[in-house]
Amino acid sequence: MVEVKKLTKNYGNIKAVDNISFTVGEGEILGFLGPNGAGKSTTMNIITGYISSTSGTVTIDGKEILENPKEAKAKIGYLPEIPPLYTDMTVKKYLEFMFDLKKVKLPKKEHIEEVMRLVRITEQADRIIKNLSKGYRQRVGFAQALLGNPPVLILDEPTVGLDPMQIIEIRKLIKSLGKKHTIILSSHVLSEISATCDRILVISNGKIVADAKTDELSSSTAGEEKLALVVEGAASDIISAIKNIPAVIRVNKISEKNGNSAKYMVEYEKDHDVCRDVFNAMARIGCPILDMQSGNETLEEMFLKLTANGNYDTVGGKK
Ligand SMILES: Nc1ncnc2c1ncn2[C@@H]1O[C@H](COP(=O)(O)OP(=O)(O)OP(=O)(O)O)[C@@H](O)[C@H]1O
Repeated sequence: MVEVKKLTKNYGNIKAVDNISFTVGEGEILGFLGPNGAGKSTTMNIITGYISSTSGTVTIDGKEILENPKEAKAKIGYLPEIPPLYTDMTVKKYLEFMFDLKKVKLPKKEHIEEVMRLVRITEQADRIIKNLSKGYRQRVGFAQALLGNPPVLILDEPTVGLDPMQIIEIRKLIKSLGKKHTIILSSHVLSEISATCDRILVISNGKIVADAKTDELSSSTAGEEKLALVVEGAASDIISAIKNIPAVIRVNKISEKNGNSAKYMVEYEKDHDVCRDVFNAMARIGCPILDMQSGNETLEEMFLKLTANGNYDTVGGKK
């Protein structure tokens, strides 16, 4: 549904985004995670067509954003970090105004009512936006993003500044929207992403440093152990050799390292010691193991290592 290919954005000497590629499938909720200044907003602004890239392409449902900007943009609903609300308008008037601005071609009254129902603000329809709580204002932001039923939703830090109850409500809303939309959500808060997203893409200094399913990255489930490996060689050979080890349940490549090496996470049945088998398997295919760590790394530990630049704390996010 969304395809980003070799995307780069330079601001003078600063490489805000450095040759990143990824795709997001239909109905997937992708979390874009990274510390302050990592390049999340720049990437999202390019995907939405708000700023142009230095090089690379972004295709939304088959439409390239620079070649077919009108068609591509019509497929995206965007919720910026600070939603562009006209706070002197009532919720309904604002949505009518945005409906016209976006030139949505659906039955106006019915569509606005449907969107308000979806984000649960029907009861606030006639209230002036500036008098609403921050949580409700965020829902109005979601409602404008949903106008026109775009298949893709881009949400920039959607729960920033909300209280814990509002955060839970907005997470529920995102999950429910994920059933019908492809969602890309950015956050600098790890718990935010792991609570709502199917897949996590970690960005640091403009580069993707990890791309994996949330449950593959987080600590192992009961009955399984994990082994983190850095191995040099062709990923397909390494993965198939490890998969052949009887006690191995799953193996995933989780990040690229320098040169021809990569990090793999091997999940295996408890009470088996697969280290020796992995060592032998890698020796057989001539792929040197550069690092091997037994035990379960938490998502936080992994994230800190991936983005190791010291300006992050995993509980609150930015320092
Ligand atoms: N308009 C601009 N001019 C110059 N440099 C910029 C501009 N916008 C962003 N940058 C720089 O590009 C890098 C990436 O910024 P970006 O805002 O994309 O990061 P981010 O991950 O979204 O961070 P945050 O969570 O703080 O918004 C940073 O070094 C930032 O200073």
